[in-house]
Amino acid sequence: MLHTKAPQLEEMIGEALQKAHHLGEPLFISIVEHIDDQDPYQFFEAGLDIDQHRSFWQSAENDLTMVGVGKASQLYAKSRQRFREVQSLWGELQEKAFVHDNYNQKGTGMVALGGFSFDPEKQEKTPWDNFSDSQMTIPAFLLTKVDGQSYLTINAMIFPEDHYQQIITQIKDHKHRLLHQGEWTHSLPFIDQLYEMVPEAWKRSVKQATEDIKAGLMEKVVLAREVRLTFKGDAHITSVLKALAQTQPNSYIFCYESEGSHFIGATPERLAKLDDRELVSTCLAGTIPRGLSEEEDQKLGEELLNDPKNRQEHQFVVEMIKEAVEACSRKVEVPDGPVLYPLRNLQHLYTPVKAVLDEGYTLLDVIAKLHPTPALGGLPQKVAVDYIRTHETLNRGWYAGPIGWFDAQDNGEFAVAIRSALIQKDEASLFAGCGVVEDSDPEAEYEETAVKLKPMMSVLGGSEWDM
Ligand SMILES: C=C(O[C@@H]1C=C(C(=O)O)C=C[C@H]1O)C(=O)O
Ligand SMILES: [Mg+2]
Repeated sequence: MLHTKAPQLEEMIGEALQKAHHLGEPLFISIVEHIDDQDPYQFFEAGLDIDQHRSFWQSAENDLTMVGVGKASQLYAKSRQRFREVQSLWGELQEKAFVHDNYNQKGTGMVALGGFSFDPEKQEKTPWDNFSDSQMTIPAFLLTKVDGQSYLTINAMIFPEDHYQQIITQIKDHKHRLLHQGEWTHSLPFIDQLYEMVPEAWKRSVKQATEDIKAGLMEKVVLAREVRLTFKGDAHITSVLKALAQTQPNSYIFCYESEGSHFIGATPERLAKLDDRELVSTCLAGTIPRGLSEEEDQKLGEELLNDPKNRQEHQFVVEMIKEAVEACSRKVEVPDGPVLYPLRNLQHLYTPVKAVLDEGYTLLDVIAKLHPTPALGGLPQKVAVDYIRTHETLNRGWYAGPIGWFDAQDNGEFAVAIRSALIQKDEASLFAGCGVVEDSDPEAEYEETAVKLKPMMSVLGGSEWDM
């Protein structure tokens, strides 16, 4: 990768075109600009006119928001080694990249946003046909809000046969529209029909899993269920996204659009974050609702902290993540016991795992080691994932898979895509799962998943639906 000093868009494209001609192959350019404060939702909305391929990411700490529009390049991988394959494609792309960046802010420049399916071995694709098993996009336009400042990155693949004036005109036109258009009227969808997918059969499958656990097949398995909605008219994604961000603090807000399908959610669960070689992963498992009064809330929190079934669910996750992180890092710190992680509708048991990643490992190496943790798969990992593949009737697709971003300095973050929905025009599928252990009670697990569906339900017009 070559870093250049302060050229204009025209100069950079001119130079890249010349080089591309000379080499007879395409070159990638990335230009970062500091811009006036920009509203991320307006940018997202304006992007709709330019390409039906947008992405949105906001960190749970709310210190980084990124909105991507279009695709300058994409990284796809299908093999069993999909994380490694994506990493090597990323390396290849960087080799042909010219970057102009005077700011060096995180989440700017060459950044890839996207995700991975839960289980690439699952044969069925519907309703996830527009989402491949590994799909990271380097947006053509990327708005980054970090430390109270806004940056715009323009990325483009320049081909030898490209026409200089045409590229410049198009980039300038898109940039202008992205920064100056995008007004919209806030409106959340109205539900027409709600179908809870086979709730009684799902409860029986939880019961069966507890029996299989008692028989020694495995120690924990996470089983998910689905709720389908139809709306009166197409859902307005920008409104849904904004409402999620406003109602779900302490959560990552994400949306990944592919060919007009949207995978959207507000997840509290970090899988791994890498910042200057400092690695943080999170164990999040064990659940109880929030109380209506402060007193009830504290009481429920105490109950969760002291409940053996929930502690066991949690402990499996801690042990697995600790082991996986220890295999590639040093200075691993894991607190002795969990604390509470409060969300709007429920509270979880939470244990952070901190470490310094050893040289030679990348963020994607860590993701490959962790995914799926026993918070989403189970224990032992392979047995649980096979069990899910054969017993779950829904198709998880990207639900419960890693979703996030990385940059050219190997900083980045992935969350686990739960509390999420796949929205296609006037239809949506919502997903929620729960950790089944020996002592799980099907009815209680059903209730737990109902609370986990609430964050998405409430922004999809379903706040009055009591499930
Ligand atoms: C699987 C989900 O959540 C996971 C299961 C939890 C549990 O069973 O206690 C808690 C947090 C998540 O790790 C989901 O929300 O769909
Ligand atoms: Mg649970």
